[in-house]
Amino acid sequence: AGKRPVVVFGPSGTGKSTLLKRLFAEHPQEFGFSVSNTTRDPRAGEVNGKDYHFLTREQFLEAVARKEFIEHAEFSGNMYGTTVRAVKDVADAGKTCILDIDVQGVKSVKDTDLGARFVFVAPPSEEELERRLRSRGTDNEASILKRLQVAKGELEYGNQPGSCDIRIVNDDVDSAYKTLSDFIFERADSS
Ligand SMILES: Nc1ncnc2c1ncn2[C@@H]1O[C@H](COP(=O)(O)OP(=O)(O)OP(=O)(O)O)[C@@H](O)[C@H]1O
Repeated sequence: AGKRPVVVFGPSGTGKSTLLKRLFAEHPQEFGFSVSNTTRDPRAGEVNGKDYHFLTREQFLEAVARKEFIEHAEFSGNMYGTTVRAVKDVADAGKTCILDIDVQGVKSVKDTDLGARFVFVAPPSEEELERRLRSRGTDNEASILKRLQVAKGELEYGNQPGSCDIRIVNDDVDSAYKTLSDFIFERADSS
């Protein structure tokens, strides 16, 4: 694989984590996730620069102002985010960085010099997406409805021509995985 980052996006419940877990399991040395930044306190055993880059709120906000972030958000009083630098660090370590981010993040990666490739993972249908979110059993009703609502925007964006380099319908997981790994390793397109 080249060292260009690969951005994977698509509605929640579409199977991104499932596919990426398999990719990491089959190729543990070739891929990496970027190290996130956070303003929360380190937990016991967490190493700065490895688990997270731990920043003060002031440092974090300065980096935001310098437009160093691809995406950032606040959860329960702490800020979290991914910087362009953190993605480049993965390539500098000789690995392909995989980014699993939302559409806002996708747009923002497109405004950087990262040279990323974009994979849109689509559900076979909106009904199947809802079924997967329910059967996953990780979300309450309100969260499922919220994810389905956000999904509409993600589907609309991902289906626009030019939004991604490849669109993978995650119907059968084995064939979706094969399409994904063929794309990532730049094997000849069989379609
Ligand atoms: N091809 C498939 N066929 C049937 N079920 C699938 C398939 N791929 C994934 N699933 C199931 O669908 C559910 C959602 O998958 P997963 O958690 O990987 O989605 P995700 O896109 O990573 O969601 P999120 O963005 O919320 O993390 C899981 O229960 C998973 O086992």
